[in-house]
Amino acid sequence: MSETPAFELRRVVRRFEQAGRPLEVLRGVDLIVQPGELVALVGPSGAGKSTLLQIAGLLERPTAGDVLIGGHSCGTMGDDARTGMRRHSIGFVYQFHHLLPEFSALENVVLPQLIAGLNRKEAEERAHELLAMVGLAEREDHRPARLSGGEQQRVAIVRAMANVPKLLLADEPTGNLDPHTAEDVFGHLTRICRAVRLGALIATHNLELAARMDRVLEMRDGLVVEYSR
Ligand SMILES: Nc1ncnc2c1ncn2[C@@H]1O[C@H](COP(=O)(O)OP(=O)(O)OP(=O)(O)O)[C@@H](O)[C@H]1O
Repeated sequence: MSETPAFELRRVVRRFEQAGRPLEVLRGVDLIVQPGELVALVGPSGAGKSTLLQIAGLLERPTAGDVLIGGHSCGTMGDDARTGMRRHSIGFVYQFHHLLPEFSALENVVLPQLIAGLNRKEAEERAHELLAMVGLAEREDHRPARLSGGEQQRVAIVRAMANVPKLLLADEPTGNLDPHTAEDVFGHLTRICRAVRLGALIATHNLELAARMDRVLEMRDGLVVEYSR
């Protein structure tokens, strides 16, 4: 029996209105990410990568089409159900870490778990474990300001995984880092996704890093196609 995909887009359309004229950014996108599969999304600025991630992350609704997370159709869900699905099943990593500055690295990884209803002891155990996986066991009591840019982003990555999501979405996760640090952070991101068999969709302008993923997709003319040089 084949495995349920981590995530699926079915014929997703997203239309905006710009200067009174319709702009179709996504024109019927089909996309499947399997559990443990790392997929890069590339394409020129304005091609629609962020729009696609917003829809995939249930932050926006498509004009038409459906999003399935772990086999569950989200198209007809109400807002509360979508929020619940987002909280429990999707992890987000952005270009900027968005860590809470007044909390330690550990607390930043514990908090989303408490919000999702886990007890503090379990949440702390998981946070210790995750931070150790990205080499930050010794730094977990530090506030973000005392961490380097790469370390901050490593905390953001494991925070996104704290609630054992089915899908990780990342929008330019290394866009704010120098090439060496970007490489290091990307290494941590891919290694930990593979270790926990988490499906990931990562939008990036960095083709060198994208090429290390299992698949590279390109946004072209409102559709997603296999990337070819
Ligand atoms: N809320 C909105 N209203 C109108 N147009 C929008 C809106 N959001 C995005 N767009 C348009 O949709 C297109 C795709 O934008 P999007 O941000 O998804 O591209 P992108 O590929 O992520 O670009 P970048 O690589 O620069 O982040 C752009 O032409 C943008 O102007």
